[in-house]
Order: sequence, then structure tokens, then C-alpha cells
Amino acid sequence: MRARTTETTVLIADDSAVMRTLINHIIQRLGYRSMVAEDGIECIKKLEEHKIDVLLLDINMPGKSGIEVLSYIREQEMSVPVIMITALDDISQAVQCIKMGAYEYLTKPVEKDRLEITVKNALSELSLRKKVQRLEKELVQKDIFRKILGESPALKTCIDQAMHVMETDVNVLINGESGTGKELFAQAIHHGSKRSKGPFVTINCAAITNELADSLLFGHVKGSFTGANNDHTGFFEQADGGTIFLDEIGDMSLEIQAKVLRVLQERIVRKVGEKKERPVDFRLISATHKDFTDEIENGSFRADLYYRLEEYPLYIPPLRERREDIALLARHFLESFCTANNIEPLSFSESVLEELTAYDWPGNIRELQNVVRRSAINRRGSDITSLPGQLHHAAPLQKTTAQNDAPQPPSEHRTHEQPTKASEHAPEDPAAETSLRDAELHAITRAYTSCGGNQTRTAKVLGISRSSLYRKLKKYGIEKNITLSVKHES
Ligand SMILES: Nc1ncnc2c1ncn2[C@@H]1O[C@H](COP(=O)(O)OP(=O)(O)OP(=O)(O)O)[C@@H](O)[C@H]1O
Repeated sequence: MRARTTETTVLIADDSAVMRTLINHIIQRLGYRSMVAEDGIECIKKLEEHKIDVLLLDINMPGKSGIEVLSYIREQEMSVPVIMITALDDISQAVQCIKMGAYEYLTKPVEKDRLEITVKNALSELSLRKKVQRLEKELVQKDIFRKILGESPALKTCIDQAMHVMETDVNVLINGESGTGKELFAQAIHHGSKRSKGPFVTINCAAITNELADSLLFGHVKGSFTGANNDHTGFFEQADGGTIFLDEIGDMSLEIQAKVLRVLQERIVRKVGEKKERPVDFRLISATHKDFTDEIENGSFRADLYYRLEEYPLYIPPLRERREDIALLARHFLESFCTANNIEPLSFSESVLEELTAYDWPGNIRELQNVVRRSAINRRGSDITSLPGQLHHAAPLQKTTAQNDAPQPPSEHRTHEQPTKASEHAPEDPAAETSLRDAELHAITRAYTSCGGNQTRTAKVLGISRSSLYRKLKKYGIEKNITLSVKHES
């Protein structure tokens, strides 16, 4: 029995040397590890410096009384159970201690059996309390991640990593192809963090121009430049006390990268047209679909900023690497679509589910969402037995729709969207559009695959600029997926 309990430490705080020795002796004979304190001040010091499992606390002590120590324990929200030791004529004070949260009181002289039972009970109550706290925490975490559906080990690993990192304040860099759920994860990390009551500010980095960067990021005062008709609070200040989510961080210009690096280092901002500096307290989560090794190598991304962003990397795998999730997600999107549109419940036939599962989903979950919606709209009965068109054609066409459907940052964060909207270039004949698209997609796919996914070489082969290649890859929702899916198929 002694060997079993030596892990448990009991602190005995009593100013009487005789009582300390007596209780210490009993505690050690019961097999617990013991520590002693001669007064309230020493008791608090030991509580702070050691892991104490049970505290035996005398009420009347010099320096700080037992009641003062108890108040301190409650103020600091320490979970140690406290057993008060009191003289018989001090019962009213002992009762007051129970009201203040002490577990129990024992009267002097302390009997061995009573002491043994009380310490044991206090320990089992503590372990029960810890179990309840753990279960409560698990419930909260499950609730936070309930929007992120999937049963695959790959997704579960991501959720597990996100759960661990959300309790800290470190910067997280989420990497994954378009539509894999990076923003969803960023939101979950924010909601599960100690900043959850603060704001979650999303910034689409691709949409910030160098000219407006200072004003958008740090704010401006009215009249500080032509068109500044009102004061504006910058994004970093808006995120004060909360989380700032820098989406598409890989698209940020070098000039803006320098500004962001400065805020990360100094944690202060200054509005355009103002001298005053303001401290800002934010947690940074950023997301990218790019491989930063290339970007850093070719000088388009600062290594020093990258290392600050990537204090904790979180990789969200594409859907084709977690095929187990496809049927589950498809059924979920179908059900949500039916509910939202007052449609009678629909279901997929087994062969359609197989087809969905076999497809590579270059546009990932966003693409799947859209295919499901279109299937529901085109249905001919309550069973969906075929998909809208061939899936490999759905990808590029879907991507454009999907970008419009995707959750977007608040409008003020989207002042300068990328000019790649289908409507701006729509040819008159839709069939011509499809064949042109197919030809372009085919050419890009071939070049990109033969260049092993290297964007600079692919752009050279195709005779277009790297940025224009990037826009096209994004437009078709293929990016690095082509290389991977080709590998997958062969
Ligand atoms: N595991 C999931 N369960 C349910 N819905 C998901 C899941 N992952 C993503 N989604 C949904 O898919 C869509 C795309 O997700 P999200 O915007 O988070 O992706 P993203 O990786 O940030 O995309 P992009 O890089 O294009 O900005 C959203 O509607 C999101 O709610």
C-alpha cells in the first residue's frame, strides 16, 4: 500500500511543531509523501512550487491564517482539496472554511483513522472532479469541431493537432489545396482558444494592394489622404484581443510582407495620418495552398516572415487522400441542401457514391459541395442515380461557381478582388466556351505534369507569365493536384 501512494503528496501546514510531527508521522505511515510548512506564508510558497495533492491546513497560524491561505487558493483557482485542522472551540471558523470551499475539517487531536478516511475521500473527489473537467473539455472540443466532418484517420490527425494547438497562442500556418477546409480549421482553432470571445478577422491577402495596404492593415484617420472621408480601424486593430486570419498569405507582395513582419515583431500599429502608436494583441493564423520552399527560393516570400508564421504547421490533406470521407460529406451536403430548400429527403444510389469516391476532386470539398447541389437540382426522383455531366468536366466549371459560393471575408476586406470572374469573359456561345476551356485545361495539364508541378518551368513551356499561369491554375481549381492525380491514376 505504501508503494501505491508515494506519488501522492500531502502538505501539512501547522505552526505547532508537535502537531506537524504527529500528523507527518501518520501521513507517512499511510504511505503518502509529506511536506510541512510552519506558517501560512511558507504554505503558499510550497503550494506554488510543488505539486500538492491534499493540504492539511491549521486555521490559526502566524503570518497568514488558514482562512487567508484558503482565500488565496480560491482566488488562484487551485484545485487542491483542503482539509482544515481546528481546535474544538474553533468549530464556527471551520464551518466558515467549508463555506469557502474547504473539503472537510478535522478537530485536534487528529485521529489516525479519521485522517486516513478524510484524505482518501478528498483524493477520490479530486480525481472525480478532474475526470468531469476532462469530459467537459472533450464535449466543448467536439462541439467546436462538429462542423468539420470526416472519419478518415488523416482528418482525425488534423483535428487532433488543431485541438492541441488551439489551447496555445502560437501562430499557425495552415497548408492545403483550395477547398480543403483551411478556413474552417482556422475558425475552429479561434473558437476553441482563450481568444474565442474576441473577434475573428479574415483578410484575403490576394486582395490587398500595396497602395492601400497601410490604410487597410493599420487604419487611417479622416482626411489623411484623398478619399479618406472617415476614420478607419485597420485589420490588426480590429483583431485586438482575438485572431487575425491571413488567407492566401502566399499571394502577399514583398512590400506588404515587410509591414506584416513589423507588426508581428513589435505588436504596435500606427494609423495613416496619425502619430500615436497603439498596442495590438492578436493571434495569427495564416493559410496557403503554396509550397513555400519554392517561394522562398525564388525570392517571392521572406524566409524570416515564413518562420514566424509557421510556429505550428497544420497540413490539411486533399479529399483524394481521405476518400473515406467522401460519401459521408456527400450525404451531409445533400441533406443540408434538401433542408435549406424544402426539398423532400433525397439519397444517392450506391453506384453514384462509388463514382464520387473514385473521383480525385481537384477542387476538394468545395467542388464536392457543388456537385452535390447540382445533382439534387437535376434529380429525377428521390434517388440520385447519376451525376451532372462527367466529373472531370465538373471540376473546372465548378471551380468558378464555387469561388462565388465560398464563404468570403466581410465586404470591406474584399475591396480589391482578383479580376477572374467567369462573367467578365463570357463568350457568346457556351459550347465554344466549353471547348476552349477544355483545350486550355488540356494544354496546362500536360505542361504542368511534364514539368513535375514546377510553376516557373510550366509557364516557360506554355509561353505565359508565371502570374498568369497561377491565375489559370486557380481558375481551373487544379494547381498541384494535376501532378498528384495523374500519379494516382497511373
Ligand atoms: N471537413 C469538412 N466538413 C464539412 N464541410 C467542410 C469540411 N471542409 C471544408 N468544408 C466546407 O468546404 C468549403 C470550403 O472550405 P474552406 O473555405 O474552409 O476551404 P479553404 O481550404 O479555406 O479554401 P480556399 O483555399 O479556396 O480558401 C466550405 O463551405 C466549408 O464549410
